[in-house]
Amino acid sequence: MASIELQNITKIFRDAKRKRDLLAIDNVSLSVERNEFLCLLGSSGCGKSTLLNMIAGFEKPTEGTVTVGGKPVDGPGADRGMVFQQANLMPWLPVWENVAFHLRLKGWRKADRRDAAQEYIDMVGLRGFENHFPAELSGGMSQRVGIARALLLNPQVILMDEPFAALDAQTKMDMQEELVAIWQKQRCTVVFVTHSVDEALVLGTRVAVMTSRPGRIRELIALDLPRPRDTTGPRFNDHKRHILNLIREEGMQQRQAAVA
Ligand SMILES: Nc1ncnc2c1ncn2[C@@H]1O[C@H](COP(=O)(O)OP(=O)(O)OP(=O)(O)O)[C@@H](O)[C@H]1O
Repeated sequence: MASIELQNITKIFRDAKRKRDLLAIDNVSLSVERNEFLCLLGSSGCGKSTLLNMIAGFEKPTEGTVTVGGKPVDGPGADRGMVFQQANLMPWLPVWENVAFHLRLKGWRKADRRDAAQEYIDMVGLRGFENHFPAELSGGMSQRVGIARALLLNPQVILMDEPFAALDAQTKMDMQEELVAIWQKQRCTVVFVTHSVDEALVLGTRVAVMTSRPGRIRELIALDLPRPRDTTGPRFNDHKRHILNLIREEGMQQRQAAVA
């Protein structure tokens, strides 16, 4: 059974101010297998976050169905962990309390929350920073806390919306490497939104290249590249050239549609 199944998903937003409807996603169907690392790639505004938010249960499709582990999604759930572009940490809580926040909501005792948090703090490389507060962390460290928090409930699926977009190049590379190691260890399914071709090629088992708005899947590309990915190798660059051409074509079509 597929881990995530999107069937004929359409999403229309009502633009109340301009009194018109906006077709954000147009009839997307997609199956994500268990343990896959799917990257959703496309230009700004093509509907990547909207698609991810519908899997997360934050948004409802106008038409179509989303199922995760065979169950229809009708809201957020503990089977799906979410990591955002900004870690959105609670500034008054130390690292370990931020990581274990969901357990606090579930009424776990402090000592049990502290124990449960440690495994994930270690996994994301933050041992020694358990009692630091968010204001004392770098951007990369904050994102590590966000990832540990998403992993804590041991979800089947991790949904990531450009989690490394705000990081410098070196930190981004380190975090990508760590994320792949965590995904290999946890054996979960990851859906990762990015607008970076390189990032998609470094991380994914498959890349779904989206069209410009309205968002559709332009092409699904399986990446049969060994890990760690050699970003200078010929096969990596063949994929890169192909995807860049798709994106260029999309941009041209969008510009032509705008003038017509
Ligand atoms: N809540 C909303 N209400 C109205 N329109 C929305 C809403 N959310 C998204 N949209 C519109 O839907 C389209 C897709 O937005 P979305 O954020 O999914 O794109 P994206 O590909 O994630 O973009 P980016 O890479 O810039 O984050 C955009 O035109 C956006 O303006």
